[in-house]
Amino acid sequence: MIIVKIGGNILDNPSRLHSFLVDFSKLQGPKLLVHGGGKIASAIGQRLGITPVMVEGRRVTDAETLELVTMVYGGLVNKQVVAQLQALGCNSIGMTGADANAIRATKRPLGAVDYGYAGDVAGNESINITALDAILQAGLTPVFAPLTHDGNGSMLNTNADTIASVLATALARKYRVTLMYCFEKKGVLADADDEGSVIHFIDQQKYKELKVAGIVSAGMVPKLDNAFAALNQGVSQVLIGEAEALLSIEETDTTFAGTTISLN
Ligand SMILES: Nc1ncnc2c1ncn2[C@@H]1O[C@H](COP(=O)(O)OP(=O)(O)O)[C@@H](O)[C@H]1O
Ligand SMILES: CC(=O)N[C@@H](CCC(=O)OP(=O)(O)O)C(=O)O
Repeated sequence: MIIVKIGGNILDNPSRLHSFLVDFSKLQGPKLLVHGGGKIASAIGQRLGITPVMVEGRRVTDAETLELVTMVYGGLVNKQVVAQLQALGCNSIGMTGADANAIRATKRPLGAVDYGYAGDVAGNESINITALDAILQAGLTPVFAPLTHDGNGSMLNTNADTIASVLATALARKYRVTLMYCFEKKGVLADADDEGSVIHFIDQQKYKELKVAGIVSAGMVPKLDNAFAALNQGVSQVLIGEAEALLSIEETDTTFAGTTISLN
C-alpha cells in the first residue's frame, strides 16, 4: 500500500493541491493520505490574535493553540481535502487520531521547552491497526489530520511527518508499504536554491554528513528522522519528492526524480 504525506506549501496552493489530489485519486490499491497544514494554522491564528511559536520545527501548543489546530486541521483542511477527493471519485474518510482510536499519544514531557499539548506516539501499540485495516478493507481511503488524542479526553497536536511515519510503520505489519513525503521541491536538494541539485539517494551515513555540512536543516531534519525511523521498522520504501512526481512511483520503467531514502 502507499502512504502519502502532503505538506503545508502544497495545501496552501489551491491549483497545486487540486492537481495533487487528481493524481492521488488515480493511485491503485489501498492508500492513505496524511496532510499537514501548519502554515494555514499560523495564518488563521494570526487573524485571531494567536501568535505562532515554533521550536525546532515543532509548534508550541498552549490551550488556545490546541483549539485553533483542532479546528483548522481536523475541520477546515481535512474536510476540504475529503470533499475534493469525493469529487474525484475517491471515497475517503477524514480522520484524526481520536477517530476509531486510531492513534493515541502522550503529551510531551516537560523539558527545556514546554511544548504544551504536543503529542508523541510511543509505537505500534498506540495505533489501532484493526480499525484502520477494516476501513481499508471496506475500500475507503483514510485522510489523516495531524492530530492525536491522549485517551483521557484531550486532543494533542502531532507533526504530520510523524503521523505518516508511525502509520506506515504500523501498517507495515500487514502490507508492503511505500511512504512518500510530497512537498513543494523536487527532493532533498544539495543547494536549496537550485531545483536541479536533487540528491537522489540518502543513506544514514550520507544523512549525517549532510546535517553536519548544514545542507539539510529546518523541516527537512524531522522529515529525514521520520523517514529512517520508518525504514528501521519495516517500511519497504521511503521517497521524498515534489507532489507532481507522485504518479511516477507506480511506473516501473521510470526512475524516481526525487530522493530515495535507504538504510545503507
Ligand atoms: N536540503 C534541503 N532540501 C530541500 N528542502 C530543505 C533542505 N533543507 C531544508 N529544507 C527545508 O525543508 C522544508 C520541508 O520541510 P517542512 O517545512 O516540514 O515541509 P512540509 O511540511 O511542507 O512537508 C523545505 O520547504 C525547505 O525549506
Ligand atoms: C506539533 C506540531 O508541530 N504539529 C504541526 C502539525 C502540522 C504539520 O505538521 O504541518 P506541515 O506538515 O504542513 O508542517 C504544527 O502544528 O505545525
